[in-house]
Amino acid sequence: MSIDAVNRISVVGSGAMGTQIAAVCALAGYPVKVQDIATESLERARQVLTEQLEKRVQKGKLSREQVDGAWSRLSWTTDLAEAVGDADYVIEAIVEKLDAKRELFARLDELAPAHAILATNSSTIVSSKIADATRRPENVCNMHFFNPVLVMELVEVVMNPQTSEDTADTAVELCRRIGKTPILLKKEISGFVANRLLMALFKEAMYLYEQGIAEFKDIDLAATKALNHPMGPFTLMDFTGLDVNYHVMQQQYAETGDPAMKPPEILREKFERGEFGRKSGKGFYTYE
Ligand SMILES: NC(=O)c1ccc[n+]([C@@H]2O[C@H](COP(=O)([O-])OP(=O)(O)OC[C@H]3O[C@@H](n4cnc5c(N)ncnc54)[C@H](O)[C@@H]3O)[C@@H](O)[C@H]2O)c1
Repeated sequence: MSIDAVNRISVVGSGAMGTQIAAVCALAGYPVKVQDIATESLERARQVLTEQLEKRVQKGKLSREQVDGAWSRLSWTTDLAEAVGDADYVIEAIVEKLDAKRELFARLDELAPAHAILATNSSTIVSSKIADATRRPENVCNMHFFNPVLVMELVEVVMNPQTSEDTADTAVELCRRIGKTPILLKKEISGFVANRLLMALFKEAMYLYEQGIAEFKDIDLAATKALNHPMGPFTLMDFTGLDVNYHVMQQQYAETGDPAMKPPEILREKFERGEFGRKSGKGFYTYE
């Protein structure tokens, strides 16, 4: 299916990601139906999105007309058949659980038109683990947005071995039409590209620190003052949560069995001591 045949988009899951994915699609002019199993989640999504879009109007990043237009194109429901029955493109952003996603994709396959592309926003589950729950694996791919979607420009489109060129082209083109910058991964790999680069930086930073080569604050300075990164790796790990980073590395290690992917000792110790970074008051740095 070509991008010009994409007229209606559905987003399944109205959490942090789904809500903003729906918003960027609606802001770009697409009618978007948002579905969630929980009414409370849909209510909260509308409330949070109202605040987020208002802030962007106040900052001058969006005009009142753009925001009003987006709201007029957004609709919300708990009924999956109603949400995807006439969709050309479905983006799934539900809980990060393989079983739940497989079950959902089997239902999407029954309910959505045969030509519809079914994309998953999963950050860790590659679409080949889900595509075989449908009878259209060639129409299935990953479409990995970054949080917060209204702000972050990159989207990773990842092909599974059965994804058709057509599907990949349309997914990439859709990213452009909604104002994002796509990159195409022609093969699946755990962590995709951006998070693998980040994890490699984190691991090297922790290696240098563990070896006693330099203090962590100085390693942060190397990243900010020589590489022009907005934040050093230790500051960023504290910010995103050492527990989150530990789990990501553990999962990549479990998935690949590659010893190079094993979480560094210093990270394991901090995780076990409950030093999760900014949110717990202490990580590599100490917070008031
Ligand atoms: N949060 C992030 O930073 C981030 C970044 C990139 C990708 N992702 C991925 O996006 C997806 C969603 O993450 P999130 O942070 O928005 O989660 P979230 O917990 O904020 O929202 C998940 C929503 O899915 C709903 N849901 C659960 N099962 C459902 C089902 N069967 N049908 C319909 N709705 C269902 C829940 O009610 C909830 O509203 C995950 O796959 C995650 O890996 C998250």
